[in-house]
Amino acid sequence: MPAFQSLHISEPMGASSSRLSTPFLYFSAFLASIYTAFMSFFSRFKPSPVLTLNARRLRTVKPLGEGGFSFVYLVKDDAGSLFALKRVRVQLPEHEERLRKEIEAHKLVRSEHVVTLVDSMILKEGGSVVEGLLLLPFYEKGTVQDLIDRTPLNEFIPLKTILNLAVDVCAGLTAFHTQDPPLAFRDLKPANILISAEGHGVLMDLGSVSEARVKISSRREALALQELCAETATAPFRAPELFDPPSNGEIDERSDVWALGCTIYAMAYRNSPFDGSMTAAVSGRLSFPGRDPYGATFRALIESCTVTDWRVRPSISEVQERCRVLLETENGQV
Ligand SMILES: Nc1ncnc2c1ncn2[C@@H]1O[C@H](COP(=O)(O)OP(=O)(O)OP(=O)(O)O)[C@@H](O)[C@H]1O
Repeated sequence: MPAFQSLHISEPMGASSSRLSTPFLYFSAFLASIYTAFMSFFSRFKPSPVLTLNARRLRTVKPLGEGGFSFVYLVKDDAGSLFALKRVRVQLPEHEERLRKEIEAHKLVRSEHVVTLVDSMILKEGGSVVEGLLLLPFYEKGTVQDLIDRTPLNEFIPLKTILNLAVDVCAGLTAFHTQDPPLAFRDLKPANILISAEGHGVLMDLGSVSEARVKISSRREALALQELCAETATAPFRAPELFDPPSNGEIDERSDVWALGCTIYAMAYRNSPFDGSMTAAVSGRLSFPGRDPYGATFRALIESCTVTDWRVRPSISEVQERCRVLLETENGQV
């Protein structure tokens, strides 16, 4: 029986209450209690209107987005400059580790194709970290995922736009891959590429960045890596070696090249070519839509990035070169 029918509504005390208004009063009280519960739950995540980050006073303008680990708000400082403020919730030790890694990665890597960390702060309560605040430049044009979502279903993003963004992403990834020891971005996808006012691609969300070259010498180590990647690398863009790491071998930064191939595919055909299952990634089977304005060389570029054996996958500089050559052909320079 539905809960509503099981409610026995008795006449409230007080002679003045009329029969007609009683159900209405109970219903109002019911709505009010739902509203209170709802508000108290969400107020935990609601930003205070004015927040101080080190020496800056920041006023929240509006929410910008939400990820699995954070809420991002548009904020304004006293001088009227706009920023994106990422508020990272810390509830578990692994959240704190991810937050610290994200801040550390920002400090290590400098590139015009990687978002700059303007400022950061770690908030503690009773000695424990409860939240991280990351202040970032605000990108009004949003992300490549927003660009895909804004493109009407019967239209395609122009090849030049895709290739220019791919060249920028390669430059951003190179900044990680050329660190000593090399770093891997590990969560490349259209939602993690911001678009600058000039239309350039800029990598953001450095929370999954890790040492790229991992030697694995047992099944236990392979499973530990698999588990880590299940939490940090978005499944449809996750390389097969991160889904099913070898029990004896070494993986490297070319897991980002796989994700780049999937990202280029998604810019062209809206979604990753893989559905996020291990079976699909490990098979590496790509299919292209019948209606395809981009041509065979473009499809071959994606195919080269999504070779399942990472040891024969091209490096990021090779992919960047291929994108440049395609772009020159497209611009009629060859
Ligand atoms: N600097 C920025 N300028 C404009 N919008 C931003 C900026 N940074 C983040 N956003 C918006 O906020 C969203 C969430 O940000 P972000 O990906 O960093 O969060 P996350 O919790 O790490 O996400 P995920 O679960 O994908 O790892 C983005 O998809 C984007 O829409």
